[in-house]
Amino acid sequence: MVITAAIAGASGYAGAEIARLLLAHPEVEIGALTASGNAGVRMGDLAPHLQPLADRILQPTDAQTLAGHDVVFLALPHGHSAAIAQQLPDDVTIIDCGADFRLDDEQDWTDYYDTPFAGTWPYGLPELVKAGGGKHRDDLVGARHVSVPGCYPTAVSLALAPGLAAGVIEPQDIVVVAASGTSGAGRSAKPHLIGAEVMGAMSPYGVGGGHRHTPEIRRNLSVAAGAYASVSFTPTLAPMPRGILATTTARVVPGTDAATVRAAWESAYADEPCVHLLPEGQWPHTGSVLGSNLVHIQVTLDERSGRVIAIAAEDNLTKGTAGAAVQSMNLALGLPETTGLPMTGVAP
Ligand SMILES: NC(=O)C1=CN([C@@H]2O[C@H](COP(=O)(O)OP(=O)(O)OC[C@H]3O[C@@H](n4cnc5c(N)ncnc54)[C@H](OP(=O)(O)O)[C@@H]3O)[C@@H](O)[C@H]2O)C=CC1
Ligand SMILES: CC(=O)N[C@@H](CCC(=O)OP(=O)(O)O)C(=O)O
Repeated sequence: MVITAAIAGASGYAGAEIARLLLAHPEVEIGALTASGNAGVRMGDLAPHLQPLADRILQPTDAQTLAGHDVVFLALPHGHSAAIAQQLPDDVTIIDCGADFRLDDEQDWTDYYDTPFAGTWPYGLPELVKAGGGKHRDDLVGARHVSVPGCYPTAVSLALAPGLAAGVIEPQDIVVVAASGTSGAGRSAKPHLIGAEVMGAMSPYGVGGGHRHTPEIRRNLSVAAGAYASVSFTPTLAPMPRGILATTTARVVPGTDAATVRAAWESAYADEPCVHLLPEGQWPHTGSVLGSNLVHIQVTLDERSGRVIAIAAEDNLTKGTAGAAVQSMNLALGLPETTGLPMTGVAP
């Protein structure tokens, strides 16, 4: 059976990355590719690396163009997904890369976003553990609608959740500093992303709890801990096109030794094809996961400070967005989870 998939926002970074992955997917045929201001433009003029799609013309983003496909990927700016989703037929599988359906607490949504709260869809991070057993994968099998995580929450949540679920780290006083490549901000030019401002320099932003991924991270870690998790999150911008390196630290539960800490992460990820706990002593590196649907993680106990340090690396456009979207589609449709996904990186 051939699955037809449309991509709304195919002119953007996330949409084009979904197209790259679907070109290698053995069960999917790419249907409509849509844009906003770029409607009418040749795909090849915007994404020359996607040669098989070069002569496709981007169509307007409306329900009429998107209907008639088995799957619709939405890679639109925040706040635009709900209006489109409610116009699509009930039997269409919708995978939303925006934030619109990620949060379940309406107050969190209104504190960080300026559009009305639209609701909550199953969260497209299959490997994320929950307190008391189970993973988010359980909610994705057969789902009609999926909400793909933000790129930082993927790395941060996967780095910390095993220790919270196993009760080896405290849910209070978690500190996260993460660096992202500039593609995380999307394709449209932004003053802080102009070449001369970003080349050869790093800078923090959204400092002081203001970044909109803070409530998403806090929710994920609270679900893993089974208790309210308090998180200080500071994102930074790094002079590279792709990649996230998230450095997270949390207080170790008194009396827990290094072997017990490591065992928590080993048991959470032993059978996960897309999350690799690296051998002891080896640290994650964004270069090793570029273009892949992998997250590399390492964890250690700093006995002098009484803190566990867990570090994760991912490609923000692949496992951080488009790869998670395709992985979620596979689960939703009952396909093997990693079908069509790149499981090796591009290095150096
Ligand atoms: N970049 C990343 O690492 C990640 C992105 N995401 C999410 O994916 C979504 C897309 O992000 P990204 O690709 O980076 O952003 P881009 O800015 O690169 O692309 C945005 C896309 O949305 C289209 N668009 C813009 N305005 C409208 C509108 N008013 N109505 C309909 N379509 C519109 C654009 O079309 P046109 O080109 O014609 O303007 C383009 O196709 C966002 O919700 C983002 O948060 C999620 C995780 C990570
Ligand atoms: C470098 C950079 O600017 N990154 C983006 C995050 C991109 C992403 O994953 O987030 P959403 O899907 O929630 O937009 C930012 O900090 O806003």
